[in-house]
Amino acid sequence: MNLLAPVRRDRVLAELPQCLRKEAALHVHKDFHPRVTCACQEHRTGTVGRFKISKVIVVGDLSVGKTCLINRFCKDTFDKNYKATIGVDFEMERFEVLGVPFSLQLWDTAGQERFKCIASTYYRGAQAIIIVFNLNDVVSLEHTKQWLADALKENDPSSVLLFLVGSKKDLSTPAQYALMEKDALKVAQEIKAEYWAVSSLTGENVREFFFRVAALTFEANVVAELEKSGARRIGDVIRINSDDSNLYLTASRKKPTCCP
Ligand SMILES: Nc1nc2c(ncn2[C@@H]2O[C@H](COP(=O)(O)OP(=O)(O)OP(=O)(O)O)[C@@H](O)[C@H]2O)c(=O)[nH]1
Repeated sequence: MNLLAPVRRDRVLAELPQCLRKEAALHVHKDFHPRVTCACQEHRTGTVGRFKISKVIVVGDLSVGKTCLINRFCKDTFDKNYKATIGVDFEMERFEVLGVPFSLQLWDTAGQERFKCIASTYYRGAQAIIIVFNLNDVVSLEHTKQWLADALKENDPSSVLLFLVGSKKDLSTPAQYALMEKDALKVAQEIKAEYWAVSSLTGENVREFFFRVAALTFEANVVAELEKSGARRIGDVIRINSDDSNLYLTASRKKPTCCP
């Protein structure tokens, strides 16, 4: 008996969502890697699609808008009143990527100093880290490096995907935004994160952003499954590069039938 509700029709991804800015993207390829597509077609995604739930943590200064960001995407709501997150909270989001069910567990953590030590105990095991700052507060951008350092103490820096998200875009004028974006892109490049700018009030880029998180996390999971199952057995080399070809399988001797 399947106790899970079907995936919502607006959570179905048939194509790779594109990055916001090419200068600070995890990769800029237009489509999912052909081998990932192929593995999905041939139902060779291992635990992805069956048991796998990917953990995503959302960190950043108090009141930058972490809860609102998650609520805009998961519940399509926006609360203008600030209620501090105490410790942590989480939402589950189910997607279907290339025909494969895929779930994200979105962990909303507290930005307030006094709740931080509770929140940090939930950082472990993240596959993606979303670091949020307020586009109208440069100090919150400066603090992102410390938030990242804390989150990475509990996670493997080589396998986790990083996203730097500027919030409250509706509050900046185009000129203010352009200035802040320059600084944010620099930080994103430095920490090797993908940059996004969103507004939870208007909804601008919120859906696009989470679809990108889901797609890239899914892709990384399938790559890891392929690496685990096939590659070692046949002696192929599969690597996840940290450069532009990030997440892409390289040098494979034996290719599955439908792969180019
Ligand atoms: N104008 C505008 N206000 C926003 C936006 N996102 C959040 N806010 C407001 O900013 C305040 C803080 O938002 P939260 O989402 O609670 O912030 P948080 O980062 O979760 O805060 P902590 O739980 O303390 O870590 C609230 O009053 C929100 O209404 C946005 O996109 N635009």
